[in-house]
Amino acid sequence: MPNTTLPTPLAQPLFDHITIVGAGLIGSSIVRAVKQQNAAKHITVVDGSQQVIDRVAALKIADTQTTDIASGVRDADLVILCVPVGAMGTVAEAMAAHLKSGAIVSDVGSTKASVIRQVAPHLPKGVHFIPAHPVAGTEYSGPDAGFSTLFNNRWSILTPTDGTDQALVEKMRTLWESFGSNVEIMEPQHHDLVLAITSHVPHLIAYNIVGTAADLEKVTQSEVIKFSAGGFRDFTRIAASDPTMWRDVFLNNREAVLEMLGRFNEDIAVLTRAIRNGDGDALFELFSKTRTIRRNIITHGQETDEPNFGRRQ
Ligand SMILES: NC(=O)c1ccc[n+]([C@@H]2O[C@H](COP(=O)([O-])OP(=O)(O)OC[C@H]3O[C@@H](n4cnc5c(N)ncnc54)[C@H](O)[C@@H]3O)[C@@H](O)[C@H]2O)c1
Ligand SMILES: O=C(O)C(=O)C[C@]1(C(=O)O)C=C[C@@H](O)C=C1
Repeated sequence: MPNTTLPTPLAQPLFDHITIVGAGLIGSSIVRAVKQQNAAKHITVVDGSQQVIDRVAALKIADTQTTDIASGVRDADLVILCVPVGAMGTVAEAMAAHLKSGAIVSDVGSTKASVIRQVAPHLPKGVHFIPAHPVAGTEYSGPDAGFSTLFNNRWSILTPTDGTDQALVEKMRTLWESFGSNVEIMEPQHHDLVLAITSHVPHLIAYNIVGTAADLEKVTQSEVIKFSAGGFRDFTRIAASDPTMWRDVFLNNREAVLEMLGRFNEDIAVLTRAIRNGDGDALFELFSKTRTIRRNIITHGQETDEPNFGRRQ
């Protein structure tokens, strides 16, 4: 059975007031985890969409909710930006003048260097910026898709910039650990390179393979659906991920994705040649190596062999 039990809730709240900007899958999961783990005395949700705010109110997951960013961030000790990475700069600019001195600003963006470039210039002196990225998600979006155990047994990466108050970095580590995450500190550029190959390029491959299959003249729609029980079905799950989020990821991690795509294209050319030449040994050698990698992930990593581990479906 997958372990979806969260750590023991905090004896004392870490923050008086947390504000989450963007109450989609990730934002609403944080709201739920904060409540469940007693991480804040008060939690506010800000979202640009009135429809989302109405839904958050109906779900009763936050203490207060508003579309007005100024009043939403005014009393917060911690503000976490959970909007698509392309919207981070606009949100930072809109909230900057209303932040409390001494507040921490964080985010959950899937890319880090670009988010830091967009957000940091807007933040007033006396506000601390500690970017973050929980490496956990699903193909679903919106406030109904969130759940409190999303980050449990998953990595969360912090990418603080030089000179950040270490005590505050440790406070953010404690917050993510209270959600069950394992926390790692990384340089933003290194994060972007690692995530390009482990997350961004795999999503591009999934979008591409599903698009190619759908375009094939000879493969009728019904055949694509009928025979999608195997490997292709796993690709369709990933290819169902939010188009806005992923458009922004590729526009904001361009260099690292292009570098990894270059490597990928070289390797696929080698595989293509092996198939054309009937080089079974080359194929067998690669497939054996990748099988070992998967088995190592299961033995030492945070995965289980169960499909959809840790996800609410
Ligand atoms: N989905 C994942 O698997 C995943 C995993 C880790 C990190 N992330 C990152 O988390 C962030 C949010 O992703 P999500 O999947 O929760 O998205 P989502 O689409 O579920 O939610 C985004 C929310 O942000 C709101 N929003 C958008 N622009 C806004 C603005 N300018 N002002 C206020 N609100 C605004 C939307 O109304 C929506 O409610 C992204 O930066 C993404 O890269 C996503
Ligand atoms: O499992 C999924 O659905 C995901 O795509 C999650 C996933 C990933 O690629 O691992 C996607 C984007 C994030 O920034 C972090 C996690």
